[in-house]
Amino acid sequence: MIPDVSKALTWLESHPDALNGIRRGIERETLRVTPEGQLAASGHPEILGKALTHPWITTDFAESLLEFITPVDPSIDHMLSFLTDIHRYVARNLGSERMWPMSMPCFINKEEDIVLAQYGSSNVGRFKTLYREGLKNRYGALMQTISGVHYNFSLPIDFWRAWAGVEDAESGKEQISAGYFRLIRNYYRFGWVIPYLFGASPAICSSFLNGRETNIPFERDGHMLYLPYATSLRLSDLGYTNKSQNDLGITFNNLPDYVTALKKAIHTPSPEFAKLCVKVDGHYRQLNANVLQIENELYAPIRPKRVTKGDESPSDALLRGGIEYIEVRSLDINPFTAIGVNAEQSRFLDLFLIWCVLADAPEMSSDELLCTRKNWNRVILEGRKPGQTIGIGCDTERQPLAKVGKELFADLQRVAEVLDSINGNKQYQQVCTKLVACFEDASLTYSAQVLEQMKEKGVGGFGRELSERYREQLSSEPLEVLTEEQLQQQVEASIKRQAAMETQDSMPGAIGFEEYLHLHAGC
Ligand SMILES: Nc1ncnc2c1ncn2[C@@H]1O[C@H](COP(=O)(O)OP(=O)(O)OP(=O)(O)O)[C@@H](O)[C@H]1O
Ligand SMILES: N[C@@H](CCC(=O)O)C(=O)O
Ligand SMILES: N[C@@H](CS)C(=O)O
Repeated sequence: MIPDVSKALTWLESHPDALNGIRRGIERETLRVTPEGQLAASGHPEILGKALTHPWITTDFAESLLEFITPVDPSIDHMLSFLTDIHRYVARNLGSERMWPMSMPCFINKEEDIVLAQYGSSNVGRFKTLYREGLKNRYGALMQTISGVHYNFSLPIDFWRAWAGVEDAESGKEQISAGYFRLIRNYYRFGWVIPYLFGASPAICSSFLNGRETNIPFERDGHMLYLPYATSLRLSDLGYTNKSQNDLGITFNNLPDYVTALKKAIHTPSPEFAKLCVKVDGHYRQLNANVLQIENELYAPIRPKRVTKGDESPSDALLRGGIEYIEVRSLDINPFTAIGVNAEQSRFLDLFLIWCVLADAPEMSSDELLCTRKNWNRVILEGRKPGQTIGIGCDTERQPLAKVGKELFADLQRVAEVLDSINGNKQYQQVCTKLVACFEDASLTYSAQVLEQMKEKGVGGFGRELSERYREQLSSEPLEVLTEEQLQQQVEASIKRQAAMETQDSMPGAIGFEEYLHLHAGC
């Protein structure tokens, strides 16, 4: 089932320094809720600065959906301390509100209670809110209140020098992009291991269905709907996914093909979304009626990325400099930690993503990419089922999930030994030893432990208990790597930056919103 990676692993073992300088960044989302667990009706707290311009504290879809972003960091521990300091600062400044500690929302009485994130009167600010108006009208607001953790990852240039013989990032951008596309194709083939190990949404509150029909054979326990062997309903068709995007023809074989398909999707009118109209009685309902309003709307489990310059689009940034890093979007919020993610998950992802670069990855058509969804769905809905099997590509041949998992971890152990040799400790190997046990005993997985708690306390009860515990914990802990002054300074700077943008856009001769909309989302 898994490719023979022994040759590449032997190469890695003789080039340990190639892994010196991995860089990472985290994006974590969380809903602001009342002490009772209800969605907070308040706006984004002024004391947290402006969501439009704050580099670390912003909002995702809704005014109550916080998003925390860490700067790119070579140290896992420093990155997580930075993320924890952001949580500490926010927890101290939320008054009686708490942060919901799980991916799936619970007590949202009606969709109308979900207020779209507001970003002020600048063209960019209005554009971002209108994008969300479009998402609401297209997919419903409830789905957009699902929270996730995104893990951003890049390998050092020394890896690409040793592995691909490049001189530098600029001249080697084609080979580096090819390497990250290799990673992405293997991620589609084997990334189901992430929900298996770390999925943390095996159940939902019945209110989340919101009257929708589903053919998922849920079991019910009070207000809780669950599947006994589910791992991540967030990644299911009921969650933060969009089946209509399956026929966009997106492939991950090379940059020109990827960008062409993505640009086609944002320029192709959608008959379904045209029915929503773009402007009714002078009010916009979406940015445009295309299949995707903008590139962000492609809800892929992993994205090739490059930091954008100015107002260039994500795909134009990729065309300019090739792939700079990748964004893993399959992590549920980890409810067992106040910050939604832990060092064990970060170290596992490092191991897995390095393995994904090293392993052979034949090119895949969009249909072959779709085939991989069968394995993901099997793990998402019943990954912990005793004797569960995993398919081989599009073929019907299947092997025991436990066997495949253990084979994968035998390779990851070798990567761990290289990383530990660089760091002078055993941390990566300890992660391997702990996690591989999950294939022998599924009760050790996050989703099994979450379901056990939810059966005892209910989804809402478990969420309320944790949100209260983390509020106490975060509010009382001292800051570690940031200072109160730095956090306050960022708040003030964000306010100034937004004011400057709004002033600039209101100057005589500045382009109006209609023109801005045409330039950035025109058909
Ligand atoms: N070279 C890199 N290697 C690893 N991580 C990176 C690299 N460059 C940036 N990152 C991380 O990627 C993340 C970018 O998140 P940010 O929300 O700022 O951008 P985005 O994901 O493109 O925005 P959006 O969520 O609106 O699409 C940050 O956590 C940052 O630390
Ligand atoms: N909230 C989505 C991500 C939103 C976005 O596309 O950034 C998630 O659960 O991962
Ligand atoms: N972050 C999500 C919801 S706003 C998106 O970009 O589509």
